[in-house]
Amino acid sequence: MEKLSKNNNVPTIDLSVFFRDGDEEAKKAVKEKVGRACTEYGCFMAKNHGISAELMSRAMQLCREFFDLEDEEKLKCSPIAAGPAWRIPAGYTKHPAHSPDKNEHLLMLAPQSGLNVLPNSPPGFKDAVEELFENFTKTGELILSILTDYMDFPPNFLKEFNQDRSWDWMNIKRYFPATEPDSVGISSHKDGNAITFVFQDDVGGLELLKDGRYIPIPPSPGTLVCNLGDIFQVLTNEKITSPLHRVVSPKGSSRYSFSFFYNMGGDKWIEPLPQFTTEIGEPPKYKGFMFKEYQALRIRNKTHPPYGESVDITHYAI
Ligand SMILES: O=C(O)CCC(=O)C(=O)O
Ligand SMILES: [Fe+2]
Repeated sequence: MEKLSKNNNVPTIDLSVFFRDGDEEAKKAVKEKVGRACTEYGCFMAKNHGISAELMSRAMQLCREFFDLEDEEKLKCSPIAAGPAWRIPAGYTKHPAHSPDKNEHLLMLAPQSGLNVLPNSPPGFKDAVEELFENFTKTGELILSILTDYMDFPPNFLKEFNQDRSWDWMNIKRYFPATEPDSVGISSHKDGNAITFVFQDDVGGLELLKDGRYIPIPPSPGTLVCNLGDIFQVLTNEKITSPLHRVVSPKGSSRYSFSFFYNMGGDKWIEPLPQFTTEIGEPPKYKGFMFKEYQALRIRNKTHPPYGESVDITHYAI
């Protein structure tokens, strides 16, 4: 079988075929590539994913302008309410000094939620991030449909399983320049959701653990990093594993990124599916849990002492 990528790098996959009619053979081949990347890396980079280059560069430019504002201005977007136990509150937060992670971020929920605290300045910022949010949602749906076919689920299985869009969020971040050689922008972690899309600027620093070593996920204009989260690891009983990844602090300049978290309905029960367990005689590797219960556990240790000691999916391992 042809290697997915040279040098063990995360493969880049062109999704343009899904935006035209017909060409079923080509679609099948791309689905195969996506599925293999997800099983081998838990991650791939997507080109021609349906989000316009114009929107991406406009949003990135406005994101820089937002974070360049004085703290006083940014703090006007501080979270209004503490938010529920399962979610980091919407709004602007700078990581406290004791945090190992050196970044500041603006967390955003669905535009229709009425829960966002978005700035009026720079002009156009709010419209751009709302448009980006809606676009990421569509990309999420596309990846679910690709994985449904690759995994041989009944048509629309994943779409129906993950139909509640009110739990998605987007985190817009600025990573501060490194102050010491091994400064951490975001410490090593796995994402606890279904799929994360990362759109990074040209600075670099995102790394993924593969076969015991961190490999860089280099920036590439217009490309989205698609990272599978713990939900897929549990549902597939580890046929797909969510990759450990981190961001090394940039040298000399700030780094900006958008991470969109395609989540699950909070009350959704997550457990290894029969197709990956009983039907093939494999014991389940995880106990079942409710999505919001897992999120609450993950967030608790980020906001309460002992900081940094994060609960991860091994919490439910059998
Ligand atoms: O900023 C990035 O490149 C990735 C951020 C990340 O891993 C996260 O927000 O979970
Ligand atoms: Fe992450």
